[in-house]
Amino acid sequence: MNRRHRNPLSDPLHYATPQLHAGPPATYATAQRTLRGYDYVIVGAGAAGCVLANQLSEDKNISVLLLEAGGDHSKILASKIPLMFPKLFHGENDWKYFTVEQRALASRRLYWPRGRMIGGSTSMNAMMYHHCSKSDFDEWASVHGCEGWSYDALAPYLRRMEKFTPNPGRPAIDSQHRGADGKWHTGYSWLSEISDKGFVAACEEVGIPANPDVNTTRGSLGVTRFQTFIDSKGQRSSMATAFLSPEVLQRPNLYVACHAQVTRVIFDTLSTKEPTAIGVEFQTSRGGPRFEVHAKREVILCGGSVNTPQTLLLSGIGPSEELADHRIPVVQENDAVGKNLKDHLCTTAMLCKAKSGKTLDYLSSTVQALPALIQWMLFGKGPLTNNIGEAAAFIRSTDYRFPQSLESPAEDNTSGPTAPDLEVIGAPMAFIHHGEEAPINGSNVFSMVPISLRPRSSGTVTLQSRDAFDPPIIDPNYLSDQDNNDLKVLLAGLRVCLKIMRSPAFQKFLEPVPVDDDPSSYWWPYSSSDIDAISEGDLIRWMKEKAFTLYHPVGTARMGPTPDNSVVDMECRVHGVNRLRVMDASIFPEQISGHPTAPIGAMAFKLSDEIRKGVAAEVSASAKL
Ligand SMILES: Cc1cc2nc3c(=O)[nH]c(=O)nc-3n(C[C@H](O)[C@H](O)[C@H](O)COP(=O)(O)OP(=O)(O)OC[C@H]3O[C@@H](n4cnc5c(N)ncnc54)[C@H](O)[C@@H]3O)c2cc1C
Repeated sequence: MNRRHRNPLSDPLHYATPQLHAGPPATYATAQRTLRGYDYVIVGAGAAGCVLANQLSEDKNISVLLLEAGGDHSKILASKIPLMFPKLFHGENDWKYFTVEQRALASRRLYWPRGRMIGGSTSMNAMMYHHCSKSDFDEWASVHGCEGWSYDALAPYLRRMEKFTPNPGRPAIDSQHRGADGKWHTGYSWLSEISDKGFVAACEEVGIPANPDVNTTRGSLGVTRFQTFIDSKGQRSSMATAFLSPEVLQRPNLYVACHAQVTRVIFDTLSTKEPTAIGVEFQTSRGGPRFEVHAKREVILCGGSVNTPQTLLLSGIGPSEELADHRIPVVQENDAVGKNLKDHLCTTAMLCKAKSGKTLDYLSSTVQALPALIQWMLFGKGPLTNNIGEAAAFIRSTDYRFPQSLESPAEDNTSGPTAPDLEVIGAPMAFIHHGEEAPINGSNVFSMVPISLRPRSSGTVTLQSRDAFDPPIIDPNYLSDQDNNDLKVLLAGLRVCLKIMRSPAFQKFLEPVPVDDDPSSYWWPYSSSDIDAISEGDLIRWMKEKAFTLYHPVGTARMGPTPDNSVVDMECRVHGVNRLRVMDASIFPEQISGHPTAPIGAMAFKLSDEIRKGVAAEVSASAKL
């Protein structure tokens, strides 16, 4: 398969086979004879898919087809300019998911953006670079039986992926933990003074120690100026820009196709005892013609925590009752598909009124943003290189006791003593409704957002219908754990924010607002007459009315040793099925205490190494025969 082609491809006739009226082939041999074939067919060009496609196609003898439901990312300005990522929300490059009504959140349906373009969610995310806590991954190995996925196993891949650019103004980075020669650019981007000298200093004033680098084995605890995946030209360094660069896209053995939405995996259930994945079926639009491709070696699902379980279910892998409800023939029963969904929930932003000119809210006006845009276009510098989530404190809720709390304190649900269960992000602008709502009366706003990092509540992704173009039913089941631990953690987060808000370092950047004790007013709780007197009930009601996702769903095809409660084994192979793997956030056995892009990339890198070693061993064995 060495024909010349130009990636990304858009016409399926150039790389796939139209489906016959008779439907997909039933055996491997027929698929091999009748369909266009590739060694590996990867479904989804997101964080994991881009890395796998790059690494597997490094071997010229291996052909790889990467199928992406969305479009080409490379011309999308809002994806390139770091500060503009919220402009991608609700647009054509977003899956625009909504959860079902959340009982604990005033029966609201929560908006879940997910990237639908090459690069997946890494082409629209907030670019916060984070290894998370060592014990998060050690727990995968020791508690969840996922041997081979501890932090020490992943760390070499974190380093191999990364090209870290040090900043002379921030020297406290230990280079032994960081990569210098990888493809993925990380470093420091534009930091606002209110975060640096206000928020970060205030956190230290209230006893949260400074942590100059949250990406070491010491873990995340402390307050940090976030490192980002933004390159030296001030542009987003996504998994697509890093791993599917123009040079990589020229490889003759790599095929990258856009607007190809995989509708199911095709199996051979006749030739072997266990079903064998032999290819995939896809469409370019709802109701459009169907196409097929053959996977000579494997299909690898990388569609993310919402779409991967949907694809598995549509392919007949999942709970038999659910499959029967949708008249989908069972290929392999597995009750864990679509279960164990865990997400990071935020209380919503606590808004503080900042002094004029101290925040980036002015950039929401096109006229006022023009000089910044020119600066970015000419020099790749300036406030547009800000990633919004520019600073954060990682803390343990169990370290705090608040006399105002009626609830008993939260129990420790962290992965270890050096791991957090709470994050407070500091952002130099009003982050309301995912950045959609402009600040009131042109105000300057600093947002503090507490996030529960280690939820006990878990939910599901289930099918709405057997049409792949119908979104699945997403029910994260927020704040549903029996002992209300998740709620208690978030309440502690809010009380910590109230302390930070009062700290002298931060106050220097803020200005007062008229006193208002009505929790439904714009500036509450910043506007309250007595912060210590704010009741638990008011905080809970306020949070339930406004809480939103921090966009980190995981676990819906989780990894584990047995099919009783997991979907894939330690080599990411779907239990009970041949030649089918999953690699994306859905395989996390448990939620990690931070931002997941770097871990997902490292996991995909590790898997690609293992696959390539397997291929090399096969080749040398057959050469000896
Ligand atoms: C708004 C936002 C902000 C975030 N901020 C951060 C951050 O600052 N730092 C951080 O570390 N993480 C952040 N994240 C999370 C991070 O981006 C995701 O966890 C990560 O990208 C998930 O990787 P993935 O490979 O599982 O899926 P994705 O990256 O979402 O990729 C899945 C890909 O598969 C494609 N696909 C799905 N179904 C099909 C199908 N049937 N056929 C073909 N293609 C398909 C999708 O279109 C997509 O391109 C953020 C996420 C969002 C949405």
